[in-house]
Amino acid sequence: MNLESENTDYRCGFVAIVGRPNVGKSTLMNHLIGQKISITSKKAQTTRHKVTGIYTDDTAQLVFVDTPGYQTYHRNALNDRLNQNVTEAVHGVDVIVFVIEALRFTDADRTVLEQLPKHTPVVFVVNKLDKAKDRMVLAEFIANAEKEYQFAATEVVSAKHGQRIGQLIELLKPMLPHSEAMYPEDMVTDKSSRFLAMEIVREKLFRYLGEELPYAMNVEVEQFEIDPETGMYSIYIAVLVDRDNQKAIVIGKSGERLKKISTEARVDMETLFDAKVFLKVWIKVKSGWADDIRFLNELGL
Ligand SMILES: Nc1nc2c(ncn2[C@@H]2O[C@H](COP(=O)(O)OP(=O)(O)OP(=O)(O)O)[C@@H](O)[C@H]2O)c(=O)[nH]1
Repeated sequence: MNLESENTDYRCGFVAIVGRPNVGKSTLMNHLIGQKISITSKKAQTTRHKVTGIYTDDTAQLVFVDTPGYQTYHRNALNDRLNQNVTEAVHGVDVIVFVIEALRFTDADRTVLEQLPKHTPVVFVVNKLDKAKDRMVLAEFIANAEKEYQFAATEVVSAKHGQRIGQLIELLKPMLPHSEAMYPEDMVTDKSSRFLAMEIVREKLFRYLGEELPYAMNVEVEQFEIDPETGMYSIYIAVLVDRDNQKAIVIGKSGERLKKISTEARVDMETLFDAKVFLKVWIKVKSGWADDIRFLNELGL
């Protein structure tokens, strides 16, 4: 792969993926960065962006920045803070990928759209293509959505089934500035592994709790160690909830739900880190913490 500086056609830039909860942003991100993923939470020298994933090939490098999910349902201090972080995170990126679900353009989607900076190109990505069997209906849906906002381009994908992801990458490339690659091809740091471990648990919680998901919930890595002899990971993760009854919901009947969440998270981590993982996930009740600004500061949110 040629990432040398004499390759003047090379492009590199920051991309933010935004959208209301559940439209498939994480799934899309996973497919975009694919298996040759090099993840880092190291900040680029010149920006404040937190980087979550990097796609690199021999013509471009797409650096995806972390945008905490837009929360459009529940208002409390945590969500306000998260939204503020999103607004900050998308400022200064080269392209914004705005994701929605096929055939569903809701007020929550519009709320996200309204908060985007006006001068950054926004690519309209219609996900869950597999759910839109009727192509005529889909075309009409897209045409209507395009009337609402000046999108730079539109692409339809199925993140879950990995459909048209390559096309989306090709669409994004010319929107990035001419620049050398900012990151080496295979950068993985300890910090990013911690972050990823947390994200994996978060993803399982979302998946298994569905509608029952407590809106005041956070995930924290309490301990993260790699045994230098055996290469085995020991990871302790706490899930913070607001009330006792929420703790019971997360744990599930005779602990079944928490067991499923932990097991699946461990298997995913073993694949990602390519190592044996000991994972312990437990639930902590911290009453009223979602409204406790000082506590949020402590969490670095
Ligand atoms: N049918 C279908 N389902 C999908 C597709 N992409 C994602 N999903 C599902 O949609 C759900 C939400 O996906 P996520 O990737 O967690 O969504 P998200 O936007 O990151 O959600 P938040 O983290 O809440 O902001 C999951 O159950 C996915 O499996 C798709 O292309 N087709």
